[in-house]
Amino acid sequence: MADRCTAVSLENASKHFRLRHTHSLKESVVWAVQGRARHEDFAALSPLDLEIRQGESVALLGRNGSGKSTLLKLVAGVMAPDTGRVRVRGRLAGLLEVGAGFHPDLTGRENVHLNASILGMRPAQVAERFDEIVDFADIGPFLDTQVRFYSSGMFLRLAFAVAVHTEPDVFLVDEILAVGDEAFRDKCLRRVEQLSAEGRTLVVVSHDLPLMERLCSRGVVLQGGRVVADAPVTEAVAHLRVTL
Ligand SMILES: Nc1ncnc2c1ncn2[C@@H]1O[C@H](COP(=O)(O)OP(=O)(O)OP(=O)(O)O)[C@@H](O)[C@H]1O
Repeated sequence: MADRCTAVSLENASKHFRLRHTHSLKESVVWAVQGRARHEDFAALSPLDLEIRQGESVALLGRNGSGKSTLLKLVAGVMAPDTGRVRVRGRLAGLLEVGAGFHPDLTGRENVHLNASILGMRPAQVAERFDEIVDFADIGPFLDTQVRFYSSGMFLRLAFAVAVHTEPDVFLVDEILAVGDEAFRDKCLRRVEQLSAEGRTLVVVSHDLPLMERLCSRGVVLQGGRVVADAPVTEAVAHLRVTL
């Protein structure tokens, strides 16, 4: 039951995808004549309940295809659940896909303004924090280049810099830090730890188990779209290692 201290709650939330077996009209007709199903419904997430309290740092763990990113996308609101509901209290920010929310024809500078306002910052706040964001991103002269010419690491730098400066209540991170170089990755991790120390809620997806143990206190293990363990992170990681 969600209460005042709940940051994220999923109640009976599920997500199905339709897997198509045919890719052309001709194939569809042939399969229909043969009486074969042209698609099947596949449960990426079976109905699940999950409550994350304010200030918790939660690792979503599991093998490839277990449903971690789908769950994170439901929390982020970029995907709607097929059943149930998902609620988030407070300001949400994070990184699910490198470059998502950036407009390719705009420069880095323009995208900082665009992205920060999408994430709920007022223009005066953006102006106040602009130099700090740019310092954090550290992309030098590329700030005034259209982001279509950015490398994936540069996208990450700018997107992460904006996201962490929006003072999110709930911060979501998918495997994404993988594309940054080592120095930037360390800087991001320190920043994520700082957000957590400030009492903000973290939900992180990664296969880097030592990193999950460093960043998170709770681990939720998914298997075939179901939660199979929800425990202190070291126990959850141990559970996952046995099943890998
Ligand atoms: N848009 C989609 N359409 C069809 N199937 C999808 C879609 N998105 C995800 N899936 C499927 O749902 C399942 C769960 O995917 P998800 O990306 O959530 O897994 P994951 O645990 O994050 O995996 P990984 O560790 O490989 O990133 C996978 O089988 C995937 O193929």
